[in-house]
Formats: sequence, structure tokens, C-alpha cells
Amino acid sequence: MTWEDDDFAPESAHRHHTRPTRPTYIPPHLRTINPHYTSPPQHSRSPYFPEPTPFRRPPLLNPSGSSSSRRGGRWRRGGGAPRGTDAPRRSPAPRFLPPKHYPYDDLSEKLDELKVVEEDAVDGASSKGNAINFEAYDDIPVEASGENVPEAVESFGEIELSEGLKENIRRCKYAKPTPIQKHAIPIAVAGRDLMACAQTGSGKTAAFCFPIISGILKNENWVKVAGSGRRGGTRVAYPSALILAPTRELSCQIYEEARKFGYNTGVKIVVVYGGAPIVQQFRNLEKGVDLLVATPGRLVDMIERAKVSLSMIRYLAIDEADQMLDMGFEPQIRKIVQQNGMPPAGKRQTMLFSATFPDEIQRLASDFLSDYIFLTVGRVGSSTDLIAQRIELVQDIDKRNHLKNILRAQRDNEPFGKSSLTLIFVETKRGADSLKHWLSTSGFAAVAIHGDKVQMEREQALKAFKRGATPILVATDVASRGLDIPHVSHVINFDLPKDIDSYVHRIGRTGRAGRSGLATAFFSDKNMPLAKALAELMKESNQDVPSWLSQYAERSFNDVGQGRRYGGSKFGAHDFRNDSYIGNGNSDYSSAYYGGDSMVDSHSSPTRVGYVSPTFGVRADFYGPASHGTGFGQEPVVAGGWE
Ligand SMILES: Nc1ncnc2c1ncn2[C@@H]1O[C@H](COP(=O)(O)OP(=O)(O)OP(=O)(O)O)[C@@H](O)[C@H]1O
Repeated sequence: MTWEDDDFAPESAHRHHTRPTRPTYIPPHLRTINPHYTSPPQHSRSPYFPEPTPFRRPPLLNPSGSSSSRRGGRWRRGGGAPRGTDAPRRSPAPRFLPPKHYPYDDLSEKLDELKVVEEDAVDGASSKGNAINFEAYDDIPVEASGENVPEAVESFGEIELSEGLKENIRRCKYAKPTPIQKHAIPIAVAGRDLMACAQTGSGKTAAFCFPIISGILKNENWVKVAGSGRRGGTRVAYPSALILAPTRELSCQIYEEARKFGYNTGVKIVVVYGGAPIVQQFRNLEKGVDLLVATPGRLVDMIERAKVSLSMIRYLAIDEADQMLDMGFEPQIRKIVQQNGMPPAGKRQTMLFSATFPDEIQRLASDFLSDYIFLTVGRVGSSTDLIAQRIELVQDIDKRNHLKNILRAQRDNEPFGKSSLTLIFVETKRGADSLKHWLSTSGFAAVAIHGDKVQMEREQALKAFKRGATPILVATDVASRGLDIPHVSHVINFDLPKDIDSYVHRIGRTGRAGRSGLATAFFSDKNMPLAKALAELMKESNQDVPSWLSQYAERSFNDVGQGRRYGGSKFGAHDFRNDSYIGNGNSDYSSAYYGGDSMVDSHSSPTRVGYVSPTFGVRADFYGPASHGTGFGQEPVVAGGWE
């Protein structure tokens, strides 16, 4: 079984992480409400990103369990277990009580906020365009380390991209680069290897596609040699660029995006992924391919059948790179990158992207890179501040009713006839089918997607969801990464994942590209070990942490230690190379800037000073037609919303 065929159940390789001390980054739109933030705001808060309304409902636990989200940041080691009746009575334990009263009014408030955001025009931009709200932040933490880091740019015009690509960027209505694009594209265009981290929905796909497509176009002679040829009677594809992604759906999405960017340029783009008829994919390859997008399992299959050769690869991009190198899939990636004739690091250009990048994975990944630059835009492993997060204490037995009530409240609150989309994550494939069935019989049109579904079913489910025909999608983690579905306004973690990175990616299916989003999680006693990481993440994202969660966080830390399996903080991940350099006198690495305060490590010299300014926010267009349609003779793309 290949890994794109399976759901992701991160049972292994969870490791210990330490969290560097950094001043808390407060986005401008929240600064006025943070009592600890001293610098004055640089500009008035954007009307399009209103302050999250604090959730006023008291937590569903006994009143003795009070703690402040702002005060709950100190974790003590040691101590006894709170679970079960044998727990030592050191302090009053927060008790799970069945929810008596659901905070639906809060939910309505949040959804109201979202609607305001969605309805307002941004800078007079067309509701159909990909208008970016550049006032969403005026600064964002950026860290770039490595030697001779190329300068960031403020506009696409400043970057040496091929003309055909620039034309397509205009067609896509990408008026300005997003922060990750401002930094990553110049680095990549300069031919440097790159390990890049940026928050979910912040435009990483274009950040690796643009340099690759431009590079292919600039090296047309190379392209002529690549493409396809014959070996021993069979036709072999010789792509010059390879993009690897973990799931079939994400591969297809990247392919569609790349096709938009490569439109009318002559760059041949092909996708291969498991579950779809291989013969058709052979045929596509035989027509020649410059840029191949692939899932690892199907690609290995193609290589073994001598349908693809990697010997001409010049550009390699791995999306969701941390996941691609975690969970036992590393051998498959090594096989592709190191054992099948691909030019070695240094002879090819390698770019790794993700929103989360733990040190251990960085260490593994560095095998594939040469003299690379480590770039983080936004806090690594952090969720975007555009997502309002709610954590509710709900026991397993109560979850379905609780969900039904939330969905009902949401539906009652829909003013436009067409519902916004709700993505519900569950733990197991069977759980997904069962919940989908129950929702359908309870009057909520739902579809399910998971690794046991045949590809056709997966595609149909996703399509129905995107169109809004079935506005609820119940999914396992197979849908947690990368998928860009613009109208997802609410992500519900019916079952919380076991590690915090999965949570970050799951909730990142909303609040994308500058839009606001809402993420609700049902926290049951099973999730106790995730409490600490969850509370920290919420604090990092300027969310109000329920006092009961802060209490659990302290307890789970004491009981479970920092086991990575259940979270283990990865926040503030940084170039792991700095760890080894600190103290040995090497000063080549590291610069880090958070909000207004530069934090230059005394052991290192800065390679870049300043903020990304301005940054990024797309005018949300909930109920409009496809906002990503290219309008130049292509099928609507995957990211097209209501197709
Ligand atoms: N410069 C830009 N201007 C306008 N829209 C953009 C720009 N760059 C990207 N987008 C849009 O932003 C959305 C999110 O981009 P993308 O899917 O690449 O995010 P991501 O960072 O890869 O997210 P994830 O971490 O979830 O994979 C897409 O709909 C994309 O079309």
C-alpha cells in the first residue's frame, strides 16, 4: 500500500522539541486587545479582519478550574496523573461535565463576523478577483538564514520571471506577491536550494511553481533534451522538474495551479497519482513532460516500469515536506531522490515547503539540500491569526448531538440560501462513513472522503463539496493538508488529531489567502495529552484559551511530559543549523524578526533586516462565482470554489 492510499495515522517519529523564547508576535489587528503589547499599532486595524469576539460562555467544567490564558504559560514538571480516581489530590481537578448549554450564540457571532468580512469589498476590488487585502498585517515575522540570502522583493515585476509566466500571473489576478512569495521566489530564481515554512493558505504553491516554470522556460534547450525519448523500445519521459505531494488530491490541485501558471507557454505539465488508471497516465507522459507532479507511490511505480527517468531533473520541489519525510515514508522519498538516477543535491535545485517543519525533519531533509536557505514567514507550526479557534469540552457520547446543534445554528444563520462549507475531521475511515451517514439521515447533506474510498468516489465527494452541492465534508486526515477550497468557512475537529501539527494543517483548510475562518474542536478526555500544545498554539495565535484548557495543559504536561505523539510543542521552529552553530563561533546563520522587535541572536549575524510589508489578504467572496477562474480558455481550476 502506498502512503497516498492510506489515511495518515502518525503513530511514530514524534519527537521532543524545545521552544525558543521569542517575543510574542501580535498582528496589528489584534494589538489593541493585547495588554502585553506595548508598541503602538502602525495603522488602524483593518475593517476586514475584525477583532475576534472573545468567547464569553463559561467553560463546561466546575468553577474551581479557573485559570487565565495569559497567565497559564508556565508549565511544571512532575506531578501525578489527573485521570481516574487514583489521581493524587494536589489541586482541584477540572472535571468533565456533560455540556448543558451550548454556546450557539457565540457561534452565530463568529459566523456573523465572517459574513461581514466576506461581504465587504477590499480596496474597491472586484468581488470576483483575487484581490489581496494588504492591510491585513503590516508586519509578519520573517526568518531567513543561510549564506548570501537574496533580497526579498515587493512586486512580481522586480523578479526575473519569464514573460509568459508574468502574463499568466496577471491573468490569475495575483496583483502582488504574498509574503512567502516575496522572499522565496527571489531565492529560488537565484538558483538556491530552499527549505521554506509559511502558514497554511499563504501561497506556497506559487512560490515553488513560479521559479520552476520560469526556469524551464529560460532553459529551453534543456527542455528539448528532456521531455521524452526512447529507451529499449519503450518511450520514457524525462521531466526536467518534479513536484512531489503527499496525496492524490493535493497533486491534482498543484497540477491545476501549475497549468494555470504555465498556460500558453509551451511548458508540458503532467500529473501522476495512485488510484487512477495508469495507462492514461502513461499516454500523457508519452506526449512529453517538462514538469511532472506526482505522488510518491505512483511515481516509484512509473520509474520501475521504465516510464519515467529522473536523470534530467533540474528542479525538485517537495510540498508538505515534513509529512513526506515523516511517518515512515522517508524510504520512498529517498528512493525517488537518491536511488533512481536523479542528479545529486548541488546539481539540481531542491525546494522543500511546508507550514510545519520540526527539527528532526529538517535534519533529515538537509540530506537532500545543498547550501540551502532556511526561510520562515510567519511562525512555523503556528496557525494563522485569521482563524478564530474554539475549543469545546465535549465527551464522545455527546459529540453527535453537539455537532447537530452547531450545524443547525449555522444553517439557521445562513442568509444567502447557499450554505458556506463545513469540513469535519474524524479519526477513522469507518468513523467518517458512519458520521456522514448519520448526518445525512439527520437532514444535513454530507459526503465523506478517506483512504478506503476509490479514487472516483474521492473526486466526486470533493467536487460536490467544492460546488456547495453537499456543503458538509466528513474527512480523515487525507484531506488535512494542502487542499485549497476557498469557501470553507468552518472546520470542525469532531475528533482531535493526536499531534498538534495535524491540527494546524486541518484548521488551515479555512482562513486561507487572507480570508477569515472558524475552527471548532471537540475536546474529550482522550485528548488530554494534546492540551498543552493546543493551549500554546492558541496563545501564539492570539486566541483566548479557555481556563479549563489551561488547567488541563498544565496537568497533561506534568503527566505526559512532552511526548511528541500527543503534540509536543514545535512552535517557533527555526533553522536547526543554528543549534549546532551557536556556541562554536560560527556567525553565518540566522536572522529573526518578530513584530517590531528584531531578535538577533548574539551568536549570529543577521542576513536580513526588516519586515514583510505589506502582507496578504484576499477579499473573501463566499457566494460569488469561481474567483480563481483564469478566464483564458481553461477548465475551472480545482481552487475555483463554486464551479
Ligand atoms: N499572490 C497572490 N495573490 C492572490 N492570491 C494568491 C496569491 N498567491 C496565492 N494565492 C491564492 O491563495 C490561496 C492559497 O494558496 P496555496 O494553496 O498555495 O497556499 P499554501 O500556503 O500552499 O497552503 P497549505 O499550507 O494549506 O498547503 C490559493 O487560492 C491561491 O490561488
